[in-house]
Amino acid sequence: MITQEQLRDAPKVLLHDHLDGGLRPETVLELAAEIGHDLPRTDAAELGQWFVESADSGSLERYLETFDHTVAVMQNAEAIKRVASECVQDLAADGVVYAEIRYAPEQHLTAGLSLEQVVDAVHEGFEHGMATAERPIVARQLLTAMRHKARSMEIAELAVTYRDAGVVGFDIAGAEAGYPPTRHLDAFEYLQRENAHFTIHAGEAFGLPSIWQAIQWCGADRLGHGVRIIDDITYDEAGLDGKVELGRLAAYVRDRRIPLEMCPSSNLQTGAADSIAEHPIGLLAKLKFRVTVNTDNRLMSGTSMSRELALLAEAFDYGLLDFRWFAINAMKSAFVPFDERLAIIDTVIKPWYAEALR
Ligand SMILES: O=c1[nH]cnc2c1ncn2[C@@H]1O[C@H](CO)[C@@H](O)[C@H]1O
Ligand SMILES: [Zn+2]
Repeated sequence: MITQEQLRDAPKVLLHDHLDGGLRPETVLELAAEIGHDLPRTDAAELGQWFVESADSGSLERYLETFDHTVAVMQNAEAIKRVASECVQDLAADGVVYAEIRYAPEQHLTAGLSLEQVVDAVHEGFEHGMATAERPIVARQLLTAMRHKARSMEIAELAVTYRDAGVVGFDIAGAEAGYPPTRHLDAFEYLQRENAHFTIHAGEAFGLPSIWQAIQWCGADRLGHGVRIIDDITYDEAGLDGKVELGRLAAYVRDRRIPLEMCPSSNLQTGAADSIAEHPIGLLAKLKFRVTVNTDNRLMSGTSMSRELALLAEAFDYGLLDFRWFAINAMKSAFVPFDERLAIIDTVIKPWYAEALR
């Protein structure tokens, strides 16, 4: 059995975590007080509980409504810097050694900041967080465009402008049904011409067509969630040990080693999965898809990387070898340059596991 300490100490790699979904409840309270924003609760513990319960809605659309409050308190540079720094500190304290943290710059302009000022504020916050964290961590930004809005090209350009200043990729997020990735095809084509990296939230609240578009039309390097790829896999009800057949799309995703950024707890809340034990990650990992484990929104799910791993360990009987596989899968799939990925695998992840597995 793995202990809580081991779970926390194990070097973890996080590719899918929203900056505006990971604030400390106390920080939300303090920032809201500074700007006179009304919150549904006035006590930190109760507010944390409120976020989890409200996000526990069974629908992605209602889950996303809770972000109104976190986005509202992240409208000035000081607030954004603080949130960014605390995010990195919290991840490091949980044993995350490499993190790509995403947010939508276009959502932080209501008090007059420019897109560039938002990215700069996050950058400063991350630098501060890395310098003050209790353990070493590398934190990088992904810039998200909201899929129901029309600023994706602008945000893609912003990501390219800042590619050597802490931004390693691009993403689209928000309600999936009704807003297919091809709506933003110009942005994705631009990024490909620029040799830039991007991931797309797909196959979370909508099925295979969304995943197919993200990969075959848009050219996504990775899939945010991608849980519905399970719909292209046939397996007998007897469970994971029986005969399994992959459809063309599922086979493509596995053959090309397209990383799946899976977020188990978040999926339970939005209704994308019924329980951890029934979550497609079990079968997908078994079939050796390029599976990674992520938090999505730590505040809304009341979770952390070590908690997600603990839940999976309980449901699927995972141990250190599985966690090592998840960490290496994720590090291989990161958007930082290959030599930087390799350095973290060889000098941080592998040595820790070698020692722990002795
Ligand atoms: O799981 C998700 N699916 C789709 N969109 C999401 C998810 N989590 C957060 N966001 C959206 O991404 C924005 C930028 O971080 C958030 O404000 C939220 O609206
Ligand atoms: Zn997400």
